Amino acid sequence: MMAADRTVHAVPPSLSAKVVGSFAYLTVRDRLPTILTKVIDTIHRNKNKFFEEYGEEGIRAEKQTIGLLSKMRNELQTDKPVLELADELQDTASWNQYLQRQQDLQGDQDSVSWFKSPWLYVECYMYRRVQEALWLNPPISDYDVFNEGKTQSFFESQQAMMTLCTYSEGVNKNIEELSRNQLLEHFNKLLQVSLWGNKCDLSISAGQDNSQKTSPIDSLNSLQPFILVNDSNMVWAALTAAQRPGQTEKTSAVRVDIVLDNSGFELFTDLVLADFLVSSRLAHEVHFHGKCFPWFVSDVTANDFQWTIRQTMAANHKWMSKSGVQWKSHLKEGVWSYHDHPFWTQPHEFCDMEADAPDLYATLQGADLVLFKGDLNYRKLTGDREWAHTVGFNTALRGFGPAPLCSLRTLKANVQVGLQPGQGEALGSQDPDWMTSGKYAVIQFSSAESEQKD
Ligand SMILES: O=P(O)(O)OC[C@@]1(O)O[C@H](CO)[C@@H](O)[C@@H]1O
Ligand SMILES: [Mn+2]
Repeated sequence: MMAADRTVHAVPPSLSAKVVGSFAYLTVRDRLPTILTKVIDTIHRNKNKFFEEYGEEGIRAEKQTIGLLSKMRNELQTDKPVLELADELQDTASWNQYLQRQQDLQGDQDSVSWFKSPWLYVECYMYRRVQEALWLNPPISDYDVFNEGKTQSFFESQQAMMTLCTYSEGVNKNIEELSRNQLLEHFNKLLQVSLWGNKCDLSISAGQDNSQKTSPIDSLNSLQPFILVNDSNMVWAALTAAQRPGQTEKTSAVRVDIVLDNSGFELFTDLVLADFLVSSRLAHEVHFHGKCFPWFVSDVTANDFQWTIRQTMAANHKWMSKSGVQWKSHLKEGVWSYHDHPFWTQPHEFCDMEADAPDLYATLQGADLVLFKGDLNYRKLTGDREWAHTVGFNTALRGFGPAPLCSLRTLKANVQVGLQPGQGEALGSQDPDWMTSGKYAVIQFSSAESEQKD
């Protein structure tokens, strides 16, 4: 057992575009305007569709929405103050309170603005302002500006999906006879397939296609060296510990929550993993957590979740359509359930959840294991701050721990903790953009018991 780290870690500053040349700076200066321009183009390209569907009202809405988004793009590019939201959505007050919180933190000498304030805040704010522009312009308020990219990612990953479903069929066929070790082997493979599914995210690529073209199973061995932290054994231990009745006062129903990230191929890998957890009886319930409006270009909404299952059921591939039917049945039986709390589309660091969304925190406390997918969730778990790489994951979580949790993340932002001494430096010397290329990944676990391990 490592000696407990009793160092008191000062909380470092938030990553911010105020650091010229930093990844946050390049994202706010280049990538966010590119994403906004693509959103404007998408809305403009659908002008005729809006006219057919809504007549002149649709044309007016298209024009007004583009006007609001162009105004925001100008505010962003000229570092104007961040503005209060003017819509009447359920989370508007919470967003405007958060703006005030940022202003209080920053002091009055500077307004909260795109290049001066925390990157996590302004990037989340941008996606919420897109929602405001649409909400202010019915009848296109519920138009998903990212839908084309998400569906394209699904259609362009068909081969990989068929491979996965064929693998699943092979596992499920004799799952009753599988030994513990065989179950563990399949668990590790599907956990890593879900991990690498996170490479397929349209925000980092600013919408450029990055669907899964190679076999997700065959490539696992060659990807092993790129997993910088691999706590799979602790994840397995948390899952199997929850199996043994009598160990805790809980009933024997094991529940795994998956905080989803991207739609398309990544969501598909999460559904395959969740199906295995249930068919192997490692879990009896899986709760999925998605976004309540279109977010970070490719994140999963309820429409994406249902659409993906429908598409899989309709696939012209025996094992793929069989998987889709099975998944539909899990939802119907309540073995799987889908949730979309507003907190997931707010800018908060997760250490704020217990105070700012106590209902969600309490929900997660009912899980035996919570899997957090992707980079943005990792940034929120660690507060998107300038931690030293050797600071422990539990330290960076700053008390966030509703249940045993694991981040499955490919690195796409320059925050990474829990590394060995010298590991970050070595990576930096061989691969200058190791933290943002999506080439490297972590399977990083934390539970209350591992508090002393930092
Ligand atoms: O959460 P995901 O989908 O894995 O990645 C989100 C992301 O693409 O968006 C930001 C860059 O714009 C970064 O946090 C990260 O690169
Ligand atoms: Mn995402």
